[in-house]
Amino acid sequence: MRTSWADSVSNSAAEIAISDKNSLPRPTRSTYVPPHLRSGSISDLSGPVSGTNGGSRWIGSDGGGTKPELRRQGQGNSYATAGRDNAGGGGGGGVRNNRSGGWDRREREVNPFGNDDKIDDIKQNFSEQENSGINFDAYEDIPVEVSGENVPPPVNTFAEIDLGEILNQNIRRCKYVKPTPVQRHAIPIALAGKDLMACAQTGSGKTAAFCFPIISGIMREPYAQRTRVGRTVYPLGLILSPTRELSCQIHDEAKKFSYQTGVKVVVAYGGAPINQQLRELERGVDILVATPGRLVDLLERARVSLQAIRYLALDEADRMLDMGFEPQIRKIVEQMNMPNRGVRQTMLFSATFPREIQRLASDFLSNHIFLAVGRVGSSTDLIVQRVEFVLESDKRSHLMDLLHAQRENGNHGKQALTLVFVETKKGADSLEHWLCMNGFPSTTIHGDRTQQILKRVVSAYPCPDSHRTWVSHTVT
Ligand SMILES: Nc1ncnc2c1ncn2[C@@H]1O[C@H](COP(=O)(O)OP(=O)(O)OP(=O)(O)O)[C@@H](O)[C@H]1O
Repeated sequence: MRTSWADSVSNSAAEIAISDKNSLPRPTRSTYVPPHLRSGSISDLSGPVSGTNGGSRWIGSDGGGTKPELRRQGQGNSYATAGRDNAGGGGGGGVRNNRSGGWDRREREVNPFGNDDKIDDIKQNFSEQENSGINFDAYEDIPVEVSGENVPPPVNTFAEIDLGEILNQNIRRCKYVKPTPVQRHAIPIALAGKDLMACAQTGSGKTAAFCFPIISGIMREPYAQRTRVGRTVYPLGLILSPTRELSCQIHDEAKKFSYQTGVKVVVAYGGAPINQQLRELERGVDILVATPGRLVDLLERARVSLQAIRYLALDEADRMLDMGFEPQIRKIVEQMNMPNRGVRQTMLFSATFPREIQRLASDFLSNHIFLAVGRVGSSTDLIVQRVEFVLESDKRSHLMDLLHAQRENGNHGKQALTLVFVETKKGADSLEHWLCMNGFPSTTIHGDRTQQILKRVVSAYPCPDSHRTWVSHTVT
């Protein structure tokens, strides 16, 4: 049985999972820092350290020479690793770094929790729904199907999963009390090093289900070092997602989960200038969250290499195929030097399981476990769907009736929020104007709005006094 990455690389630095046919210079033993020296600073390291790049934690020369030089991040901070069993149950949580670990010394890691950082102050008796609106009661009866060889048992609490103290603190900071069904099953499977095909609806907590094992795996790898050759970076984990919105959402969550772990997460997506993303990548990346098109661009510019990838997660794979990304995904996974399946660990998440996804699963996964949470392809039971046929000429007055009814009735004591989909951008702008004129503050989401405005609109959504109605011309 294949075990975790941590286990598979534990014997030798030379076993770092970079395929032989590829030319990435291998880390040499001389940069390995034995546990008793790990609390020292970078300057304590002996071996091939030839400078600290102006205070940066990259080790090696500045790459100004003609020959690209392997730059590697030293692990000059405390980095305790401990064995663990493969079912994700026992063993000690590895700690990759101390508080500043993994970050450029000039850069302070921004606290993604804002002022809500003090875990001591976090009351453990808050309502479970406070954070997310997840209704855990509704999850109790949810059907779960799991198949495959040696399936690790699900867990009921986060405490049963050996994620290490720092990750556990971040879980508490996120105010997650207990794992959602997909997390209960998927996290032990992934921590056991197994490939996973998971079918789960959107909003079911998938992000944590694949992020926790990836972050924890990277933290546990004694030889996993952040690598850069010239201007090419070599992430260890790759998360592919269909849209910039979802990528940003995953990035935001992953930054919370990886806070103070030393694991650095960077996002790259299309529809935004590439330069800022390039600069961010150059500062170092352990986990790259990316949309397929932008990643292909970065690979073709040789700014990212996939040779060192140990963990690959595809989120909303069915949506990526619906959006026509299959050629890019296949190029990324099959033609760009990524370690083969069975060498890397792959997790494929999809709400539906049509033939195209089954094909992708059989091409990308190795001896995988299949997990289905809820009825695959169905909409959630928490949403009531009602179809009403309305004449074109009556649409606006009908919408107005619905909005008035909603305003009067409220929604479980709260003012309701509304999302209206229309066919065109022009139609969205026109409806927004009309709604505002009629006393319903609204805003639009469509491709002509800049990323910055969209982000403002999206973050304003839960705010009670801002726009109550969104008008969108596409489902994103
Ligand atoms: N165990 C948990 N306890 C409480 N809240 C949680 C838990 N897991 C996830 N959440 C929250 O639930 C919400 C939905 O989770 P998440 O975004 O991971 O779902 P998802 O399935 O990835 O959805 P999407 O398909 O939109 O990415 C988020 O606000 C997240 O912070």
